[in-house]
Amino acid sequence: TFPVTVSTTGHAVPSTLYGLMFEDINSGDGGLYAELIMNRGFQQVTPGTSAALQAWAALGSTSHISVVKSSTAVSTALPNALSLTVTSGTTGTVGFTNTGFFGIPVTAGWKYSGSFYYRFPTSPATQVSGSFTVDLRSTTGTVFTSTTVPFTSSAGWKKVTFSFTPSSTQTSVSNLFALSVNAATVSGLTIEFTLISLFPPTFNNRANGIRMDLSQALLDMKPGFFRFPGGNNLEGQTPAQRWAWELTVNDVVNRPGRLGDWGYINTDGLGIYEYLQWIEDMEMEPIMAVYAGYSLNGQSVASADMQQYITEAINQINFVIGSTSTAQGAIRAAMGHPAPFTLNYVEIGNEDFLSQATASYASYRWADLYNALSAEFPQLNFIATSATSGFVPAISPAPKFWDLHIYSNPNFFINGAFNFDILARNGLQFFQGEYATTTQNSGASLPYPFIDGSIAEAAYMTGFDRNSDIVFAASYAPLLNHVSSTQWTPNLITHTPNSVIKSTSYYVQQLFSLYKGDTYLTSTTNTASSPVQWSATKNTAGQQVFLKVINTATTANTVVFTLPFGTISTAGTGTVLTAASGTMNTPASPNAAAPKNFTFTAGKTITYNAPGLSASVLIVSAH
Ligand SMILES: [NH3+][C@H]1C[C@H](O)[C@@H](O)[C@@H]1CO
Repeated sequence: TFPVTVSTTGHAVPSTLYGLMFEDINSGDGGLYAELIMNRGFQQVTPGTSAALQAWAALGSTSHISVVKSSTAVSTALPNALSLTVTSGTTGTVGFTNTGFFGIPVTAGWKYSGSFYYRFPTSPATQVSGSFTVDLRSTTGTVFTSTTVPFTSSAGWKKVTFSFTPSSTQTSVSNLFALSVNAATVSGLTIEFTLISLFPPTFNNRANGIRMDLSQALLDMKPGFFRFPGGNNLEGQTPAQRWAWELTVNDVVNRPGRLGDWGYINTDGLGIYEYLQWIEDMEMEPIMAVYAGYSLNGQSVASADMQQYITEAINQINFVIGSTSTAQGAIRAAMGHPAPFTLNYVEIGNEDFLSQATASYASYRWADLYNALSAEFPQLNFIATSATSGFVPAISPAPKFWDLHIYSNPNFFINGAFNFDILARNGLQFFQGEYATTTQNSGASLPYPFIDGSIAEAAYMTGFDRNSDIVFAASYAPLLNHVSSTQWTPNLITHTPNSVIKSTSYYVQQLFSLYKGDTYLTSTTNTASSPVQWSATKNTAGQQVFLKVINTATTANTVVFTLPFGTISTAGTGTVLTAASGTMNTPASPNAAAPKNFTFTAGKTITYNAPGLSASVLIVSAH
């Protein structure tokens, strides 16, 4: 039995203590970003190759399609187009289909909003007109919803929009988007298409927006912050391939996209504006990274060449908070958000403790950017990335905020619950920007989080609660993966085109985030070797006390809390996540482990029997 006396003293818990880390890994396109058409603009592909046609296929044997470099591009950002050539005399229907991002959800009642650009590269002597048909269909050709779009063959690119609403929901996501035309009406002609786009309804009904079900799953965690755009995906394989904010703004027809750092092309349809608007809609605050001159091929920008990147970072920040009299603030206003976005934290680089990054970060990259940015924006907090893997920054000027990353096994997290207790209170604030149990203690990899690792993470997180006077933010990473396109496991949330699988670690993150309170209450100290860790916080306004109990043993353990409050309700409610060792939530068993609510008798003394491998919160009204 573990006797725990809770005191009335403690310290404030920052609103940013628990949040989300995101980059386009495993699924920005095809995941958070709601665009349903894969390879919609043929960005960054080589015309004439089969790869250029990724996700596209001819409709029937008489349709001839290829990706071409358009003789007149729709924009400088999008030089390529899909070319449909209709041989003279062809009869019947011609056109092409798209598989979506490994599937397309067909949901009754959803108004799908689509658009595309088309042109006739060679305008015929006698103008022709007719209509394209666009539809959603099964892979076997059953049409679920469709509409038509008129066309004329006059010269030049034309943008058309359309919408349709299925009347029934398909359980299968093996569906196609199709664009077709009666061959006879365009016999002997070639038609080019690009930026072929289809959106479902989006979170907060934003154009070019974010997927609703994933937004809801994240909203249900009440996350305090959102770190973006990376992570590795900030850095590029080379400086020229870095994530550059300016290539991700304005209309998507002006966004070239880039080869992301996880092996696939990013459309950058989810650009800096869409990130910031969604972060605001989700009532989070951004922790925004700026490129700091190090790329993943090990190349650091030379000291003499840093000015370009300093200017780019200043411009990126002005896009977020600059007045509309700045060129960058004016772009933000023109996109629909004249007021500045909320911004308190800017991270300079990512993982600059890796290989060659350390030397250049410590000798000039950190100082160059920190000095320039803090002079330009004295109100902002600048976060350094760990230029050593320890807890003590080895860079100057001494950073006030410090991003640590740790991926390890359950034992590390169980034994690390007190890693922050021993750190000096010298003004340095820590951001545990990335952490996860990524292997079993045996070293075996994890396709999904498992209960043993999630409960280990929970033990470590009691350290974040207890040390939230120096830990201002913490986020599990990576956040998402598409079940059909995964570059890293495990991930907090796995999704298919139409379903969300919450991992055991999701529920641990949710429990700590929902019940972080605004004040940590000092309680009986514990040791790292204990199988049980606890944390007491309170919500002052709500007069609620949250008692978290983490039991990393496979057998039950009892905790006896003694509360210091004069008024305590006699009935408490609680939530517990527990499962047999090895349990994972997967697409095949999405609810193998789910939190269960319970009630308990509360009072000055509360006895709780924590199941083996469990994370619990006991909620009691008290003041
Ligand atoms: N290697 C991890 C560290 C880096 O910052 C992320 O992009 C990767 C996955 O979370």
